[in-house]
Amino acid sequence: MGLWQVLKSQFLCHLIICYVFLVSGLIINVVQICTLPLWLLNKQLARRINVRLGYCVSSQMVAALEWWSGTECTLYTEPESYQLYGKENAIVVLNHRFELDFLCGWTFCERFGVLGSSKVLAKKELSYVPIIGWMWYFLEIVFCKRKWEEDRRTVAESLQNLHDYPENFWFLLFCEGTRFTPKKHQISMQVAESKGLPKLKYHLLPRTKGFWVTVQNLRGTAAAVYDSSLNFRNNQTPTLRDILNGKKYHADLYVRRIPLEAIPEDEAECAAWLHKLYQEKDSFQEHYTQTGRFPGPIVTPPRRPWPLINWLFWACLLLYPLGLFLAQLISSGSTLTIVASVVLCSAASFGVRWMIGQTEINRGSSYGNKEVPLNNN
Ligand SMILES: CC/C=C\C/C=C\C/C=C\C/C=C\C/C=C\C/C=C\CCC(=O)SCCNC(=O)CCNC(=O)[C@H](O)C(C)(C)COP(=O)(O)OP(=O)(O)OC[C@H]1O[C@@H](n2cnc3c(N)ncnc32)[C@H](O)[C@@H]1OP(=O)(O)O
Ligand SMILES: CCCCCCCCCCCCCCCC(=O)OC[C@@H](O)COP(=O)(O)O
Repeated sequence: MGLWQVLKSQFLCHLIICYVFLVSGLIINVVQICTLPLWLLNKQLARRINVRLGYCVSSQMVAALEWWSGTECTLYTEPESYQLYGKENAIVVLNHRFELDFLCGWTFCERFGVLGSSKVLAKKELSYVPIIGWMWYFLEIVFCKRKWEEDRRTVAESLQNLHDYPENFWFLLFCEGTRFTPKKHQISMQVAESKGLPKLKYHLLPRTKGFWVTVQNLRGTAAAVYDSSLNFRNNQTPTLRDILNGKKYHADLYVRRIPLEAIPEDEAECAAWLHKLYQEKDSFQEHYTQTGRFPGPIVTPPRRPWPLINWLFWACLLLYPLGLFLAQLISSGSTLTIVASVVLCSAASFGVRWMIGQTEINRGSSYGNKEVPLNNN
């Protein structure tokens, strides 16, 4: 292990990265609150400002992946589709198997210039996560409770609001609704069997209602569905902690562009279309397992310097006052101030650990974990 690699695994480095993320994120949350009056005066300007503020936060995590861990991301797609990425609104359908799938998604958003404006159908619980969840309110992220009776109206309304969004965006849908675990897979395959659908080896059975409501409400706004399949080389399953430790991985993403007009409008037909798509996605994963690559040509966009520049900017801005504060703290010798600072740091460290925990599959929700009474209709 080289010196640089040893340095990357040091707790002090993680402390600095997390401190910069935490403090800059909270500053950005406050600035976002300050944009509230602007929403009434000039909504489009407020949206554009929030896109840039959001970029300052999410690109720090992209910088950790691309520049700190040095993880490489390869894109398999047709060159004629590639030309359109970042230049149109799109619905992205991505497999939900890895703790870092959202971060790899963000990396591609960054490279195609849509990171600040990227959207997702996210579970409501994520809206309470400090910094990221709070930031998402201002980015018009669509939240769902994963209870269709409640979601059908709120999700449709939130999607309708995106009709006049002033910047190109990608709307991410994890149709499986939760991350893959062997137990969730076994239960969802029982559901598949009861519905007379073929079994999937690498995916949970997709939930079709969110996809249908998204496609219907974004017709005329989004041009296409980007069917995306992610995998990591050598069967690796990286975690956010691995990325903080500077471990390098190699992600492969296969993207097919499907024009929105190709997707049926009728709910039942749309559901059948999505099930067929997931059967195809399963075959792409099988191909990857057999050959170590996805089908199609490789056209990888290079990483850009902006996430690193953004991180360096915040680091310079925030590390200097921290240094001054620590020097004063030590020279003051006040036990009370020192104890208060240690308590504050411990609370911050606990907070970051809890946030990282949100990405961990073994701390995931029980959604899709319960046996459902099956009636074969
Ligand atoms: C060029 C580069 C291209 C791409 C780059 C890639 C990506 C970049 C793009 C953007 C990035 C943007 C942001 C990323 C950042 C962060 C994101 C992080 C995470 C957020 C993700 C989440 O939170 S995922 C969880 C929330 N989302 C979802 O759940 C979406 C999917 N769910 C649905 O659509 C649901 O239908 C619903 C939520 C709308 C409603 O759920 P509910 O459970 O109430 O109802 P359902 O109707 O779905 O359930 C009943 C039906 O399901 C059947 N059933 C029952 N049990 C199961 C089971 N175990 N498995 C499957 N199906 C089951 C049941 O029989 C019912 O069937 P029906 O026939 O009656 O429908
Ligand atoms: C610069 C790095 C500093 C590190 C600070 C930590 C930041 C933590 C950011 C938390 C972002 C949370 C995104 C989690 C995305 C996710 O993967 O959610 C899971 C859901 O889809 C499904 O949940 P489940 O049903 O539980 O599988």
